[in-house]
Amino acid sequence: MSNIGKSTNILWHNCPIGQSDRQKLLGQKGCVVWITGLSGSGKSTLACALSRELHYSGYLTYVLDGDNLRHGLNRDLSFKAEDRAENIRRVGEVAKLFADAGIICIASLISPYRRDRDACRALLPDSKFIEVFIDLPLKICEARDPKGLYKLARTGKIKGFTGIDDPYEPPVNGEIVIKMKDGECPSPKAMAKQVLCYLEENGFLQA
Ligand SMILES: Nc1ncnc2c1ncn2[C@@H]1O[C@H](COP(=O)(O)OS(=O)(=O)O)[C@@H](OP(=O)(O)O)[C@H]1O
Ligand SMILES: Nc1ncnc2c1ncn2[C@@H]1O[C@H](COP(=O)(O)OP(=O)(O)O)[C@@H](O)[C@H]1O
Repeated sequence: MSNIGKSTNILWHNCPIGQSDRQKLLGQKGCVVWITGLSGSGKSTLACALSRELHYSGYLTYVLDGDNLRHGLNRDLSFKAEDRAENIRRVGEVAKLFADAGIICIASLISPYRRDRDACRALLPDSKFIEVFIDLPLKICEARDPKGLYKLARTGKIKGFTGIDDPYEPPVNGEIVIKMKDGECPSPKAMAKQVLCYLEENGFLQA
Protein backbone atom coordinates (compact mmCIF):
# COMPACT_ATOMS: atom_id res chain seq x y z
CA MET A 1 0.00 0.00 0.00
CA SER A 2 1.29 3.48 -0.69
CA ASN A 3 0.24 7.11 -0.55
CA ILE A 4 0.47 9.10 -3.79
CA GLY A 5 -0.24 12.84 -3.69
CA LYS A 6 -3.59 13.20 -1.91
CA SER A 7 -4.55 9.53 -2.41
CA THR A 8 -3.93 7.20 0.50
CA ASN A 9 -3.82 3.39 0.74
CA ILE A 10 -3.67 2.73 -2.98
CA LEU A 11 -2.12 -0.18 -4.84
CA TRP A 12 -1.10 -0.46 -8.53
CA HIS A 13 -3.20 -3.05 -10.40
CA ASN A 14 -1.39 -4.90 -13.19
CA CYS A 15 -3.14 -6.15 -16.32
CA PRO A 16 -1.99 -9.33 -18.13
CA ILE A 17 -1.98 -7.52 -21.50
CA GLY A 18 0.78 -4.92 -21.52
CA GLN A 19 2.40 -2.29 -23.72
CA SER A 20 4.55 -4.80 -25.64
CA ASP A 21 1.47 -6.87 -26.54
CA ARG A 22 -0.28 -3.79 -27.90
CA GLN A 23 2.86 -2.70 -29.75
CA LYS A 24 3.08 -6.17 -31.44
CA LEU A 25 -0.55 -5.86 -32.51
CA LEU A 26 0.09 -2.42 -34.02
CA GLY A 27 3.59 -3.05 -35.43
CA GLN A 28 4.98 0.15 -33.91
CA LYS A 29 6.37 1.51 -30.63
CA GLY A 30 4.31 3.87 -28.50
CA CYS A 31 6.01 7.21 -27.97
CA VAL A 32 5.38 10.93 -27.51
CA VAL A 33 6.44 13.42 -30.16
CA TRP A 34 6.33 16.70 -28.21
CA ILE A 35 6.25 19.77 -30.48
CA THR A 36 7.16 23.06 -28.81
CA GLY A 37 7.55 26.58 -30.16
CA LEU A 38 6.08 30.04 -30.27
CA SER A 39 2.47 30.72 -31.24
CA GLY A 40 2.34 30.71 -35.04
CA SER A 41 5.56 28.70 -35.46
CA GLY A 42 3.67 25.83 -37.13
CA LYS A 43 3.13 23.33 -34.29
CA SER A 44 -0.42 22.35 -35.27
CA THR A 45 0.53 22.30 -38.95
CA LEU A 46 3.42 19.90 -38.27
CA ALA A 47 1.29 17.76 -35.91
CA CYS A 48 -1.38 17.31 -38.60
CA ALA A 49 1.10 16.75 -41.44
CA LEU A 50 2.99 14.13 -39.40
CA SER A 51 -0.23 12.40 -38.32
CA ARG A 52 -1.40 12.29 -41.94
CA GLU A 53 1.90 10.85 -43.25
CA LEU A 54 2.03 8.19 -40.54
CA HIS A 55 -1.66 7.31 -40.86
CA TYR A 56 -1.44 6.68 -44.61
CA SER A 57 1.66 4.55 -44.05
CA GLY A 58 -0.34 2.34 -41.66
CA TYR A 59 0.64 3.71 -38.22
CA LEU A 60 -1.74 4.68 -35.41
CA THR A 61 -1.32 8.25 -34.14
CA TYR A 62 -3.25 10.69 -31.96
CA VAL A 63 -2.79 14.45 -31.82
CA LEU A 64 -3.06 16.35 -28.52
CA ASP A 65 -3.21 20.03 -29.50
CA GLY A 66 -2.94 22.73 -26.82
CA ASP A 67 -5.68 24.91 -28.29
CA ASN A 68 -8.08 21.96 -28.60
CA LEU A 69 -7.42 20.60 -25.11
CA ARG A 70 -8.18 24.03 -23.66
CA HIS A 71 -11.72 23.53 -25.03
CA GLY A 72 -12.26 20.55 -22.68
CA LEU A 73 -9.79 18.84 -20.33
CA ASN A 74 -7.93 22.10 -19.63
CA ARG A 75 -10.78 24.60 -19.90
CA ASP A 76 -10.28 25.61 -16.25
CA LEU A 77 -6.71 26.82 -16.88
CA SER A 78 -5.47 30.30 -17.75
CA PHE A 79 -2.08 31.39 -19.13
CA LYS A 80 -0.44 32.32 -15.83
CA ALA A 81 2.73 30.31 -15.10
CA GLU A 82 1.14 27.86 -12.62
CA ASP A 83 -1.73 27.14 -15.00
CA ARG A 84 0.60 26.60 -17.95
CA ALA A 85 2.57 24.19 -15.73
CA GLU A 86 -0.63 22.29 -14.85
CA ASN A 87 -1.65 22.30 -18.53
CA ILE A 88 1.65 20.68 -19.52
CA ARG A 89 1.56 18.24 -16.58
CA ARG A 90 -1.92 16.98 -17.53
CA VAL A 91 -1.07 16.68 -21.21
CA GLY A 92 2.17 14.87 -20.31
CA GLU A 93 0.19 12.34 -18.26
CA VAL A 94 -2.39 11.85 -21.02
CA ALA A 95 0.38 11.50 -23.63
CA LYS A 96 2.03 8.87 -21.44
CA LEU A 97 -1.21 6.85 -21.46
CA PHE A 98 -1.40 7.06 -25.26
CA ALA A 99 2.22 5.91 -25.54
CA ASP A 100 1.43 3.04 -23.16
CA ALA A 101 -1.46 2.15 -25.48
CA GLY A 102 1.18 1.72 -28.22
CA ILE A 103 0.14 4.85 -30.08
CA ILE A 104 2.45 7.49 -31.59
CA CYS A 105 1.12 10.45 -29.65
CA ILE A 106 1.83 13.89 -31.12
CA ALA A 107 1.51 16.72 -28.57
CA SER A 108 1.63 20.28 -29.90
CA LEU A 109 1.70 22.97 -27.24
CA ILE A 110 3.69 26.16 -26.77
CA SER A 111 4.96 24.59 -23.51
CA PRO A 112 7.23 27.61 -22.96
CA TYR A 113 8.94 26.57 -19.73
CA ARG A 114 11.84 24.09 -19.82
CA ARG A 115 11.05 22.70 -16.37
CA ASP A 116 7.52 21.67 -17.40
CA ARG A 117 8.72 19.96 -20.59
CA ASP A 118 11.52 18.18 -18.68
CA ALA A 119 8.95 16.89 -16.16
CA CYS A 120 7.03 15.30 -19.08
CA ARG A 121 10.25 13.79 -20.41
CA ALA A 122 10.84 12.22 -16.99
CA LEU A 123 7.45 10.46 -17.26
CA LEU A 124 8.60 8.57 -20.35
CA PRO A 125 11.62 6.28 -20.01
CA ASP A 126 13.56 4.58 -22.86
CA SER A 127 13.87 7.70 -25.06
CA LYS A 128 10.13 7.61 -25.74
CA PHE A 129 9.84 11.38 -25.33
CA ILE A 130 10.91 13.06 -28.55
CA GLU A 131 11.16 16.82 -28.22
CA VAL A 132 10.74 18.74 -31.48
CA PHE A 133 11.53 22.45 -31.37
CA ILE A 134 10.25 24.61 -34.22
CA ASP A 135 12.96 27.24 -34.08
CA LEU A 136 11.29 30.09 -35.91
CA PRO A 137 12.12 33.72 -35.08
CA LEU A 138 9.44 35.74 -33.30
CA LYS A 139 9.46 38.16 -36.25
CA ILE A 140 8.20 35.45 -38.63
CA CYS A 141 5.59 34.10 -36.20
CA GLU A 142 4.35 37.61 -35.55
CA ALA A 143 4.13 38.37 -39.26
CA ARG A 144 2.00 35.23 -39.75
CA ASP A 145 -0.32 36.07 -36.83
CA PRO A 146 -3.17 33.89 -38.18
CA LYS A 147 -5.42 34.58 -35.17
CA GLY A 148 -4.49 38.24 -34.71
CA LEU A 149 -3.23 37.49 -31.18
CA TYR A 150 0.21 39.12 -31.56
CA LYS A 151 -1.51 42.32 -32.64
CA LEU A 152 -3.69 42.21 -29.52
CA ALA A 153 -0.64 41.45 -27.35
CA ARG A 154 1.36 44.35 -28.84
CA THR A 155 -1.46 46.76 -28.08
CA GLY A 156 -1.75 45.43 -24.52
CA LYS A 157 -5.16 43.82 -25.07
CA ILE A 158 -3.71 40.40 -24.19
CA LYS A 159 -1.37 40.30 -21.19
CA GLY A 160 1.31 37.63 -20.68
CA PHE A 161 1.55 36.56 -24.30
CA THR A 162 4.44 34.17 -25.03
CA GLY A 163 7.32 35.91 -26.80
CA ILE A 164 5.93 39.39 -26.08
CA ASP A 165 5.60 39.78 -22.32
CA ASP A 166 5.93 36.16 -21.19
CA PRO A 167 9.11 34.09 -21.73
CA TYR A 168 9.79 31.21 -24.10
CA GLU A 169 12.67 28.96 -23.02
CA PRO A 170 14.04 26.97 -25.98
CA PRO A 171 15.06 23.33 -25.47
CA VAL A 172 18.75 22.76 -24.75
CA ASN A 173 19.17 19.10 -25.73
CA GLY A 174 16.02 18.28 -27.67
CA GLU A 175 15.95 15.44 -30.18
CA ILE A 176 14.90 17.46 -33.25
CA VAL A 177 15.22 21.13 -34.22
CA ILE A 178 13.34 22.49 -37.23
CA LYS A 179 15.11 25.55 -38.59
CA MET A 180 14.83 28.02 -41.43
CA LYS A 181 17.04 27.24 -44.44
CA ASP A 182 18.19 30.00 -46.81
CA GLY A 183 15.69 32.35 -45.19
CA GLU A 184 12.78 29.94 -45.85
CA CYS A 185 10.77 27.85 -43.41
CA PRO A 186 10.66 24.17 -44.47
CA SER A 187 7.28 23.16 -45.91
CA PRO A 188 4.86 21.21 -43.67
CA LYS A 189 5.74 18.05 -45.64
CA ALA A 190 9.48 18.66 -45.14
CA MET A 191 8.99 19.26 -41.38
CA ALA A 192 6.98 16.02 -41.13
CA LYS A 193 9.67 14.15 -43.09
CA GLN A 194 12.36 15.27 -40.66
CA VAL A 195 10.39 13.76 -37.75
CA LEU A 196 9.45 10.64 -39.73
CA CYS A 197 13.14 9.95 -40.47
CA TYR A 198 13.91 10.21 -36.76
CA LEU A 199 11.11 7.75 -35.89
CA GLU A 200 12.28 5.32 -38.56
CA GLU A 201 15.98 5.54 -37.65
CA ASN A 202 15.22 5.04 -33.96
CA GLY A 203 13.04 1.95 -34.40
CA PHE A 204 9.64 3.44 -33.50
CA LEU A 205 8.03 2.22 -36.74
CA GLN A 206 8.40 -1.44 -35.80
CA ALA A 207 7.19 -3.40 -32.76
N1 LIG B 1 -1.23 34.61 -23.27
C1 LIG B 1 -1.10 33.69 -24.23
N2 LIG B 1 0.11 33.17 -24.52
C2 LIG B 1 0.23 32.23 -25.47
N3 LIG B 1 -0.82 31.73 -26.20
C3 LIG B 1 -2.05 32.21 -25.94
C4 LIG B 1 -2.24 33.22 -24.95
N4 LIG B 1 -3.57 33.51 -24.92
C5 LIG B 1 -4.17 32.74 -25.84
N5 LIG B 1 -3.27 31.95 -26.45
C6 LIG B 1 -3.64 30.92 -27.45
O1 LIG B 1 -3.52 29.68 -26.77
C7 LIG B 1 -2.73 28.76 -27.49
C8 LIG B 1 -1.63 28.15 -26.63
O2 LIG B 1 -2.13 27.18 -25.78
P1 LIG B 1 -1.13 26.14 -25.13
O3 LIG B 1 -1.96 25.26 -24.26
O4 LIG B 1 -0.33 25.49 -26.19
O5 LIG B 1 -0.18 27.08 -24.25
S1 LIG B 1 0.83 26.68 -23.09
O6 LIG B 1 1.59 25.50 -23.55
O7 LIG B 1 0.08 26.40 -21.87
O8 LIG B 1 1.71 27.85 -22.90
C9 LIG B 1 -2.04 29.54 -28.59
O9 LIG B 1 -2.17 28.70 -29.72
P2 LIG B 1 -1.04 28.55 -30.84
O10 LIG B 1 -1.07 29.86 -31.58
O11 LIG B 1 -1.56 27.41 -31.67
O12 LIG B 1 0.27 28.25 -30.21
C10 LIG B 1 -2.79 30.86 -28.69
O13 LIG B 1 -3.67 30.81 -29.78
N1 LIG C 1 5.98 25.24 -42.76
C1 LIG C 1 5.17 26.26 -42.99
N2 LIG C 1 5.35 27.06 -44.06
C2 LIG C 1 4.53 28.10 -44.27
N3 LIG C 1 3.48 28.45 -43.48
C3 LIG C 1 3.25 27.68 -42.42
C4 LIG C 1 4.08 26.56 -42.11
N4 LIG C 1 3.64 26.00 -40.98
C5 LIG C 1 2.59 26.74 -40.60
N5 LIG C 1 2.34 27.73 -41.46
C6 LIG C 1 1.27 28.74 -41.34
O1 LIG C 1 1.57 29.51 -40.18
C7 LIG C 1 0.40 29.76 -39.43
C8 LIG C 1 0.56 29.21 -38.01
O2 LIG C 1 0.64 27.80 -38.06
P1 LIG C 1 0.09 26.90 -36.87
O3 LIG C 1 0.34 25.49 -37.24
O4 LIG C 1 -1.32 27.28 -36.53
O5 LIG C 1 1.07 27.36 -35.72
P2 LIG C 1 0.98 27.11 -34.13
O6 LIG C 1 0.18 25.86 -33.92
O7 LIG C 1 2.41 26.95 -33.71
O8 LIG C 1 0.35 28.33 -33.58
C9 LIG C 1 -0.75 29.12 -40.21
O9 LIG C 1 -1.38 30.12 -40.98
C10 LIG C 1 -0.08 28.09 -41.07
O10 LIG C 1 -0.78 27.86 -42.26
